This record gives sequence, C-alpha cells and structure tokens, in this order.
Amino acid sequence: MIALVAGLSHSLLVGGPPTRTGGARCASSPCMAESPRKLRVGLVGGGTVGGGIVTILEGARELQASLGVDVEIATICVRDKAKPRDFPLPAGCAVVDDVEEILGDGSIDLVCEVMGGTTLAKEVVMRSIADGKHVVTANKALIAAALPELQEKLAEANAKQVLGSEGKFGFEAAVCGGIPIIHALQRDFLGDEVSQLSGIINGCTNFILSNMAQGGLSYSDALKEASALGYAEAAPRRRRLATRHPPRHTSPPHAASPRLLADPTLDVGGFDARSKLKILIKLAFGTDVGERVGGRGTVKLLGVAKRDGGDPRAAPPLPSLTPPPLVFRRDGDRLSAFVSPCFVPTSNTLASISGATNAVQIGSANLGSTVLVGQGAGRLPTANSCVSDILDI
Ligand SMILES: NC(=O)C1=CN([C@@H]2O[C@H](COP(=O)(O)OP(=O)(O)OC[C@H]3O[C@@H](n4cnc5c(N)ncnc54)[C@H](OP(=O)(O)O)[C@@H]3O)[C@@H](O)[C@H]2O)C=CC1
Ligand SMILES: N[C@@H](CC=O)C(=O)O
Repeated sequence: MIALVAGLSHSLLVGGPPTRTGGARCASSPCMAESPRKLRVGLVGGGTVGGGIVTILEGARELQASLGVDVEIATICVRDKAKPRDFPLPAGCAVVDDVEEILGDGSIDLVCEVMGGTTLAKEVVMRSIADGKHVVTANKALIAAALPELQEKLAEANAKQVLGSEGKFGFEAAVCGGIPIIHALQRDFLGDEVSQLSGIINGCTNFILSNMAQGGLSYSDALKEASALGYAEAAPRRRRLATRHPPRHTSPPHAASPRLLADPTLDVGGFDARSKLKILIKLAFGTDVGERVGGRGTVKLLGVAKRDGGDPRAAPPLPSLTPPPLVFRRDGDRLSAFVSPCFVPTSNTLASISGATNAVQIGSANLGSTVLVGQGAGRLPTANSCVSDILDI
C-alpha cells in the first residue's frame, strides 16, 4: 500500500488560537427562538463546493428552523453567469459575475468564499472581515498563506465592532474536507499537548494511488477520474492536465487564474497537502512554517507525480516488516515535517484508507493516539464543513 503522507512531530506545547463557541445542534432554548434569525449569505464561487453548500442549506430548512436560523443565499458570484449550474438555484437568489455586488451589499451578513486562489479571494475575505461581515472559507491556499494576517484583520474589525457584534471567521473545510480537524485542534486539544500529526490529507492523490493499486487503473485514468469527481484543485488553464512529466515547481503554481479543466498539479505535486499541513502546524503548535522547498523552517515536499511518470508501482516493493513511515524522533524543540508518498505496512491504520478518504493521526500527551477518518474531498463532504461553520455563526 502506498499513500501520500504528510507528517510532523514536535515537542513544544500547543499555542493555538482562541476557541470558538457553540457548534453542535442543540435542543436548548436559545435554538428555539420564536422568530428565526435571518442570515443573508453572499456565496463567492458556485462550483464543486459552492454547489454543495447551496444543496445542503436548501435541503436543511427544518434543521435551520430547529436552530433558530434562516439562511438566505442572497447572491452567488461566479466567473461565468451564463454557465449552467448543476444545482438548483434558491428562489430569489441573484447570480452575478462581479464580487462588488456582494462586497458592496451592506445587507449581506456572511460571505462564503469558495472560489479558490490567493489574490481576488484574499481581497474578498479581507474586505468582508474589515466590513464586519462574518466569513467562511474552504480556501487552504489562502489560509496557509495568510492566516495570521486574516486573524489580525478580524481582531481589528472586532475591536471596532463594525456591526455591533463580533464577526466570526470559519475555515473548517480548508483541511481534510469533511473531517472536523480544525475545530478539533481549535477546541478539543486545548488542554492537551500535541506531539505528532500524521496522515493522509489529500483526497485526490489517495484516490489516484488506491485506484492504481486496487482498481488497476493507470495513473492518467485515475487522475482523470479524480478530476471529474471534483477532487482536484483548480490551477491555471495554461498548465497541462496530465503530468506524465510533471513540473518541477519549488513553489505552488499561482492558483488564481480561471480554469476550464481541473489541473491537479497542486494535488499531485504535494502543494495542497503542504498547505494543509502548514495550517495544522499553526493550529497545533502556533508555529509558522515556510512553503518554499528545502532549507530550515520549511516543509519537505515530495509529490506523487514523479519523473518516473508518476506511477508508484514503478517503485520496488518494500518488505512487509517496513516500519510505519510516520515514526518521528523528537529532537529537543526541533520540528520536522514532510509531505511524501510512503509505503505503509498493511498492519497500519492508514493502509485501509482508500479513495478520497482522509485520516489524521494526532499523537498527544493526554489522549495518546487519536485518529480522525472521513471524506477529505468532494462536493458534499467539503460543503458540509462550510455549512457547519455557517450555522455556527
Ligand atoms: N473540491 C474539493 O474537494 C475541495 C475544495 N476546497 C477549496 O474550495 C475552494 C473551491 O473549490 P471548488 O469548488 O472545487 O472549485 P471550482 O473550480 O469547482 O469552483 C470555483 C468557483 O469559483 C468561481 N470563480 C472562479 N474564479 C472566479 C472569479 N474570478 N470571479 C468570480 N467567480 C470565480 C467559478 O465560477 P465558474 O463556475 O463560472 O467557473 C466557480 O463557480 C478552493 O479554495 C478549494 O481549494 C477545499 C476542500 C475540498
Ligand atoms: N484537492 C483536495 C480537495 C480537498 O481539500 C484534495 O484532493 O484533498
């Protein structure tokens, strides 16, 4: 079994951000308010994840009522208004192609950014926070690149209390799609000391590798299927879809340009997993690591797509007694982190994680080993995390 694995180990105490409150569906009185609180949402992005958010929210009217909230998706901003959508548009919802129609709309309470990229998306998130709007995003590239800046902007806006109440910022979907790993690190491990994180945190590459190993698919067929299922990241249209001779990037391709086809470079190159790992390191240890390859203070990176054509079957089989690849030596305060395909012995939990499923193993002082497993990519799992953040506002 081979899997794209991301791991790190560290011996410092967690210094994560403040906890968020609320969250679980509740049956207590605040949720049973007589008239539901209206939440007007501006959705920036109506693709794989955006469509899932609309689908889940529109199908959850009763749940919303039980929570005392009425979410109205007022506006959806997309790149191409004329493109047919593969989800039903909510009644009265405007579809626009200019983000100003959301950013400049003072009646919108919450902006949900699911367009991707780190330029326009950053502007959308920063401005929305500054204007006192709540913000939810699934954008790991942005969170990895700018979390401290975004949190600073949030603190600044909340200090001014633009709307008279605290703005909230949720990004649960940014790591491992549907698995609640962000909330777990923000809330549930606050009293613990995390010493190690490891696991499979990119659904696209795990889908490719397991379909090659178990389904007998070729690398390019598995990759095409992963793209068609919405697992692959968007990347510039000028890049080729297949990566038989993949690019030798030392930094991720600029992901803000429009795409016609999903280009999995961010996935198979390991960049997406590295962004997620960077976010997890920040939450677990309060430490910022760089995203350049090599050198101190960076995450070592080896993608699935290698110069051998990206076919992991080209590698020689390892003996069955190969130790788990995620054993780290502690070395004082040093943190070591890497993203790499690894052979995993069949006795290891990670060996049974196939398809777009992700798994994160958290090693900590009080709990020992905790494993979170679930769908790490795709429409509904990812949208579910966004919806949970929206309903948590
Ligand atoms: N897919 C997944 O499994 C997961 C995705 N994510 C993250 O979620 C985000 C969205 O991903 P996903 O839904 O897959 O991406 P898609 O490419 O499917 O959707 C992107 C959407 O954004 C719109 N868009 C793109 N550029 C612009 C622009 N300049 N102005 C207005 N609208 C624009 C597109 O419009 P149009 O439809 O007209 O082209 C499209 O509706 C990304 O940050 C991704 O990393 C996170 C976890 C899992
Ligand atoms: N491309 C990503 C999508 C979710 O984060 C993945 O495959 O994991």
